Amino acid sequence: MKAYHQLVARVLEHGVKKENRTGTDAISSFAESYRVDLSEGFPLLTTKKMMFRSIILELLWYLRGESHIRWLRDENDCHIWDAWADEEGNVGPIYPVLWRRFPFTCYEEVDFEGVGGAFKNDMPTRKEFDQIQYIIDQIKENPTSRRLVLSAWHPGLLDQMALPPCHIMAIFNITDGKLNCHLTQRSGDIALGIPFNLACYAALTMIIARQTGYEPGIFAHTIVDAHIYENHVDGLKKQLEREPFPLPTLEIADKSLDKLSLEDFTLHNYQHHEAIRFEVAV
Ligand SMILES: Nc1nc(=O)c2c([nH]1)NC[C@@H]1CN(c3ccc(C(=O)N[C@@H](CCC(=O)O)C(=O)O)cc3)CN21
Ligand SMILES: O=c1ccn([C@H]2C[C@H](O)[C@@H](COP(=O)(O)O)O2)c(=O)[nH]1
Repeated sequence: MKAYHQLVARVLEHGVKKENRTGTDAISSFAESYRVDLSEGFPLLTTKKMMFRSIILELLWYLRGESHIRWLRDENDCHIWDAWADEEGNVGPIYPVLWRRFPFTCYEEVDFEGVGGAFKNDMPTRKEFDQIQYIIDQIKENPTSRRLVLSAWHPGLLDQMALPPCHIMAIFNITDGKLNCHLTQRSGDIALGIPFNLACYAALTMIIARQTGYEPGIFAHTIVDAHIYENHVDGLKKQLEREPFPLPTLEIADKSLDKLSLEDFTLHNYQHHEAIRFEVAV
């Protein structure tokens, strides 16, 4: 995929070395962006073998709304989130909770009666907001909406999170009969995280397009701190020398959102170079 190779080349060329909390320094470039057209194929990197299974499992886990990784880790043997979870698998209110059960408080008028007389007062009620369902419903009812926002940033809950979300705001948009998605990411690990995030949101866009009757359009990605960890540089340089294969295609079964499982995602014609091992900075 040209867009990804150009991104890697730009960060290697213009990035500056920065320290960060992981202890492994990284080369960072500010506000990088790229776009891919989803009608040209499913954007899974071909210049290294990608773990398609892990990508889809991570997306299905996001859609489950849980504050733990037990389904991912124990039932599906997928370990990409293990390093951030405690022994019981808890990760706190990160993507799954924020996507499907974003907590908020609303105030409802309650009648109080007592010996001193009756009165009304506003009482706080804790509620949860399903942002994915909202986006699907809004696209059906109001396809010209410019408010199709999926937000994963909740400042009040940061101290309960295993890792503050990195992909923090996706905006969906219908233009010319196609469903587009723009993702803003505050921090992006170019070698490991970005290829996962790109494929994950491409698949999410395809799911939402299917649910609402539109064709998938553009996926556009802005990465505010786009970085390459120093121990990833050699692997990425090797990857840049490889000739990309044509993109695979992804077929998704026509099922309602919450009925989708791994078997409903079929990847066709995935030709790829061999895997490159990158160590994850925790
Ligand atoms: N430093 C860092 N980079 C990330 O990309 C990242 C984090 N931290 N923390 C939270 C999540 C976890 N993510 C991860 C974690 C591990 C892999 C990883 O090891 N990928 C392997 C395949 C592993 C597998 O599927 O079993 C790869 O080669 O892509 C990918 C994304 C993305 N995120
Ligand atoms: O989906 C994800 C999740 C995480 N990352 C990367 C980006 C950074 O390298 C680390 C997070 O560290 P912070 O210090 O919190 O920025 O994880 C990613 O690329 N994609």
